[in-house]
Amino acid sequence: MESYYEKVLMVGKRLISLIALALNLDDQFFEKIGAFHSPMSFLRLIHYPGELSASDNGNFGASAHSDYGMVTLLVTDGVPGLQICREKDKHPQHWEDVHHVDGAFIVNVGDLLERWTNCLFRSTLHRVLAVGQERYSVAFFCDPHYDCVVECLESCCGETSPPRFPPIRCGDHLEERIRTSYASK
Ligand SMILES: O=C(O)CCC(=O)C(=O)O
Ligand SMILES: [Fe+2]
Repeated sequence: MESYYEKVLMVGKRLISLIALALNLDDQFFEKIGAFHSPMSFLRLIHYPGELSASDNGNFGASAHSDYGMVTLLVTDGVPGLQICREKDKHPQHWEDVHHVDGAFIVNVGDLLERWTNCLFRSTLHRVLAVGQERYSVAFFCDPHYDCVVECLESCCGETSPPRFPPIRCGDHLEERIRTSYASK
């Protein structure tokens, strides 16, 4: 498990350095601001039981949400259920199945990257339907260092697109998101 964590963290860092290049930044930008110095990244091993139960909250193994951090690298066993909504502000929402590709990660953009990029990268709204079939997944949440300050990148704002979010410390954001998601249950 530790070796998987180390390897998937390397993939996450590489992906973030490519995202930095796409944002006209130095590929080591996030490394240099200390995002990966003792990151709060973690793995979650998830088992969805095959039987539908009252706790499925209707028909959901996981109800609609976006992940809190930078990016999530997800591996599943191929059992369907995961869906995304591309245009999360549009109503009614349109949900699409995410098809399994052997040997590939599913990458979800997280809320911190949305804040950093002033919504140029939107965080992925997703959910897992309970399909009455047992399902396993492993999610790697690539989250920066607790004290890393997330503020609109210069390349993502201008006169016509001012920053939409105030700067926030990564740890404060994650704690607030965890608090509000558990308070609403
Ligand atoms: O199990 C999945 O496919 C997704 C899990 C998920 O969205 C999460 O743990 O945040
Ligand atoms: Fe998620």
